[in-house]
Amino acid sequence: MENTTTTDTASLSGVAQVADFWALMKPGVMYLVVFTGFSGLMVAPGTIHPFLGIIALFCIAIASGGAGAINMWYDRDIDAIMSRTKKRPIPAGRMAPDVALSFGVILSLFSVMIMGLAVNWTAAVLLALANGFYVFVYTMFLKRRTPQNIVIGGAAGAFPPMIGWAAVTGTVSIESIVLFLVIFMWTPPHFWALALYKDGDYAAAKVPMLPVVSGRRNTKWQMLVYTIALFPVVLAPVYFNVAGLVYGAVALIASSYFLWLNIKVLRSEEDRHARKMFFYSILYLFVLFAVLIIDRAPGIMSLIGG
Ligand code: HEM
Ligand SMILES: CC(C)=CCC/C(C)=C/CC/C(C)=C/COP(=O)(O)OP(=O)(O)O
Repeated sequence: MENTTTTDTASLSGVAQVADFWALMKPGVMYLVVFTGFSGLMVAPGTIHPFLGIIALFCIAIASGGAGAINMWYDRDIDAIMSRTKKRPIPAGRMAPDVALSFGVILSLFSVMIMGLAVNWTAAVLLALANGFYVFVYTMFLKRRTPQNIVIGGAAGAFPPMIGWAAVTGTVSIESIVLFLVIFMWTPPHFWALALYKDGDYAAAKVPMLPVVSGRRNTKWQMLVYTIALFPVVLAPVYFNVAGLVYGAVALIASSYFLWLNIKVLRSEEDRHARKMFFYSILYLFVLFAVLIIDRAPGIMSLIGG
């Protein structure tokens, strides 16, 4: 698809500040990406030197930020159209596109290399896959082609717990795949809740998001399918002994509330319900992975205590 922009070096209205480079990294998303990675690292069997653990999390942050910067470079044309994104550094004219691209590529390569050299190559390959999936599969291939873009592309954001796990164990196992699946199944209701109240933006930018292509009602029903399917998936860590009953209880209650919000979205045309579901989706994922860590805390304490 043609990707053009009016923002070249000659039309820049100002010099990019450090804050603009930070914004390119999509920090809001990055915090949760790093946190889920941290969770994978904490619940994995075995130990990692705390310094290497911090390096691994740093690499996840940098790879995620690098992918975000490349995404903003590629999407600069549609970002300039959508009210939610038009103040970003490139469409606002504060940064030249090629600067953003170079920044993103350097961060991406650097993070994968450091992960491989300092931690292990399994974690590095998974990190490269996450980054590449977001950049090439989601951003460049799926986003402008199909309303199922985020169902498949959502895999990118589901990698971090697997990466954290691999940083400790050097392997991919069924337990870490279960953690991957939690985020994978969570992504469609997370994103479509937002797409419901930003559908005007997506329609204007001609991005085929589900509410634009299939209608709001259909989107709400598809969200419900994932919200219901989340129950067995979020409870699977208990079955696979990655988490205990405290996690199980919290996951059940938190998922029931997520389902309740989805039902409210289904029954009402008011945007405030979709907005509430979107913000709750973020809290929900944070709580799930936080409790996963807390539930493992006694084991972790005994490890520290020898
Ligand atoms: C393909 C998958 C995903 C899509 C399409 C998506 C889409 C979005 C969008 C459009 C926003 C709004 C940002 C804004 O208001 O400018 C957002 C916010 C957010 N997303 Fe997602 N997301 C995805 C996956 C994830 C993942 C995997 C995580 C973390 C594990 C995540 C965490 C967040 C957080 C914390 C926010 C709020 C912070 C912010 O607004 O900057 N998202 N997401
Ligand atoms: C560990 C690692 C390398 C992870 C990278 C994966 C990652 C950051 C996934 C999150 C996906 C995301 C923020 C999508 C936003 O959609 P969009 O780009 O369509 O949103 P926008 O309209 O706000 O630009």
